[in-house]
Amino acid sequence: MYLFQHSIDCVIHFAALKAVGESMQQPLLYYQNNLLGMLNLLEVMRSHNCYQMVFSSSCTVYGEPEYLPITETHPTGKITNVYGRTKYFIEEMLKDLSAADEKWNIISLRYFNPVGAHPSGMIGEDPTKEFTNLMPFMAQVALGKKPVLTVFGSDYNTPDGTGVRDYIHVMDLASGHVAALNLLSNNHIRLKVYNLGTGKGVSVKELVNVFEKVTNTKIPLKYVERRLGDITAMWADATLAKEELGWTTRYSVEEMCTDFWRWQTMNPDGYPKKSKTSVIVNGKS
Ligand SMILES: O=c1ccn([C@@H]2O[C@H](COP(=O)(O)OP(=O)(O)O[C@H]3O[C@H](CO)[C@H](O)[C@H](O)[C@H]3O)[C@@H](O)[C@H]2O)c(=O)[nH]1
Repeated sequence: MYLFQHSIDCVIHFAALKAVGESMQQPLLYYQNNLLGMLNLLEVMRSHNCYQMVFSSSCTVYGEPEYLPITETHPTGKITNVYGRTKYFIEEMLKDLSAADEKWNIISLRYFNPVGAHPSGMIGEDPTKEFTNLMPFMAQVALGKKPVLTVFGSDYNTPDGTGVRDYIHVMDLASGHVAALNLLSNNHIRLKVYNLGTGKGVSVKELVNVFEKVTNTKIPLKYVERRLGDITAMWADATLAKEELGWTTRYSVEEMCTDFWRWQTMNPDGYPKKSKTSVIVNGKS
């Protein structure tokens, strides 16, 4: 309907399910939502003559890294979870599509580990289901809503034994999308992939230390076995995004923690739940 009313130049496709554990228990839900959703969207775009897209992909397409930092030319596809496979299958689909029809102009952005919130404290992550990601869980512990942060593995081959990831502030992620849109609007590239990461690996322990320092809280830790399917360490080589998108990250790990904490303390229960509209008739509700 809206496509008839407005001329759409480009679609940014964010809509997907993304819980690794859930994807293993309900694979059909993930294939249905992520793959069929993408197929339907591409069909609708084509039928309305819109051939430009920015797609939210993930560093999960790389699987266990063969080398670090990871460049975009690192092999993809050796993935151990269903969620990651949906991202990988979509990337393959986009390759076939852009090879078959030169009208397509697509950028796939491989996010590393997005964290943080809008610096205003008014926009942040409000998961509707039980969540398992490190920063939101840690913030719940700091708020006293969970008793302890479980650290999955302390025997990894990393400097302090805990898993290492490339955490990226959501504001930097957002500016990566603006840069991608700019590139698409001025160039016909058919299909390109870019890593969006800081290029810096941070361990679980390091992130906890920074979080405690900037929020002036204490996070009780409990070390347990490694989590099934977790990789040891992963961080990006984001040189290509710098050279071709003119994009670099600006936010530090301290700011990621500060901004997430601001959002969390201003909205301890997430976004205000919608209240039922009350109708007032003659002064009575
Ligand atoms: O309670 C927790 C949660 C996490 N971790 C550790 O913290 C690190 C980060 O874990 P996350 O769950 O926050 O994120 P992942 O690295 O598992 O990220 C995966 O899930 C994300 C989706 O939420 C992205 O899709 C990403 O690409 C994909 O690799 C890992 O070493 C993990 O073992 C803990 O020690 N305790």
